[in-house]
Amino acid sequence: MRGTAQVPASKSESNRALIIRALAGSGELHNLSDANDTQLMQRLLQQPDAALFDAEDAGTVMRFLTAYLAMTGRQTELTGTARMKERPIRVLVEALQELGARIEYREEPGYPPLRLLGRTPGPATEATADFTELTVRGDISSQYISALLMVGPTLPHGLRIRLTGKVGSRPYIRMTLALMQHFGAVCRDLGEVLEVRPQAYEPTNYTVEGDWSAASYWYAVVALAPVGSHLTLPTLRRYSWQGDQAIAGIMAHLGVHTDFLADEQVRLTKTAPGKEFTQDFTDCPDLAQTIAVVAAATGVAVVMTGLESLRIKETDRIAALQIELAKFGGALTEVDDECFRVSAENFRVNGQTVATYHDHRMAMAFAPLALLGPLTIEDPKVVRKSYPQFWRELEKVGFTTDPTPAPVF
Ligand SMILES: O=C(O)C1=C[C@@H](OP(=O)(O)O)[C@@H](O)[C@H](O)C1
Ligand SMILES: C=C(OP(=O)(O)O)C(=O)O
Repeated sequence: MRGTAQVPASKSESNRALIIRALAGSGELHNLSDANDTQLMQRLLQQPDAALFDAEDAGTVMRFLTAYLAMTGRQTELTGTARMKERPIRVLVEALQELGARIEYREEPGYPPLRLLGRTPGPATEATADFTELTVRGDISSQYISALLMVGPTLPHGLRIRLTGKVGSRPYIRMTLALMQHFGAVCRDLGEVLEVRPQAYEPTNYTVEGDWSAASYWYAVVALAPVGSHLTLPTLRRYSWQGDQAIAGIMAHLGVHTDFLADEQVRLTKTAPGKEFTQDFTDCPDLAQTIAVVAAATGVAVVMTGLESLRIKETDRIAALQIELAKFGGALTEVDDECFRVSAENFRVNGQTVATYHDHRMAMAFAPLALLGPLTIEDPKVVRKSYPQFWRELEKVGFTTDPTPAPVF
């Protein structure tokens, strides 16, 4: 295997930059993602007076827009897919209510859809001499915290957030602060306390980096390719704001060496894998599916921790992995509440059909197995959420895809 694969621009960076630019008033954004989550965010921000915002299946759109629309005093409704209506939002709603937003649940308390009824003037919560303070739990989704931080500079006293519980996805919080600072916000990350000064954003330009979560599928491809194989991935930076750059370190255990070349290029080279390792995914939950599949396929015994948030993403990703890995002879076994073990017995790829559960990452995590044998991925269009060109890029490096129903082998 040799070649170059284009990764999309980071949807996490894109969606933050879009919200911050909307608050800043202007600024040029380059290399925005073609992911549906980003295209959707862009469209919705262009219709600020809509009576209904449909965030579809995009967590960042649902959470970031809720904070943005609530704090800019809109009277509107926010909804999403059936799955979005099962993804919790109470922590964010209660924090926004403390800041003076009037928000009601339209169906199930604690879940979308939401009705926004405007905002009482001035925050309802006590402002200290310096900051308006909120205490927010960090163990359900970091997106609530990012959503609150981004509106922080617009509040008369700024915002101080005290985080409680085990904070997951922390690099996404750091990415939010980094982008805010890029747009002139003054913020401090004190670990369990985050502070944002009341100071208007400055219109600024920003070029979005490639998406490291999407890059993980190319790492998987190289991990399953013969020793000596190479792939080059443009638009990825050595000094990234994305926590999923951790894929470079994790994949070293699975036989992929990373070289950071000049001009924002990364070159992946297949080497020999290790035998076993333990990996905590608290900071990088979106990499878990990629690693579970490659570990099972290569027979590397991986112990995975920090998977709590996987149950409330596009699907219950733990259940989905368990069902789909079993079709190949792989297993993801719960050792205890916090710890899962990947194993495999006679792992074989011979024409199985992988269900995708409305989850783009299920499709992309299993697709690289085609290096070991033919397989069918159900509902391939699901990748549009984050990586619409995924199948085309796979074909470019030599995979064959066929949109007809599964042949019998
Ligand atoms: O802020 C973001 O851009 C994201 C944060 C993470 O979610 P959680 O904070 O819910 O873990 C991640 O899984 C998601 O894909 C994108
Ligand atoms: C969890 C994800 O996205 P979101 O929470 O933004 O829907 C993801 O892209 O894997």
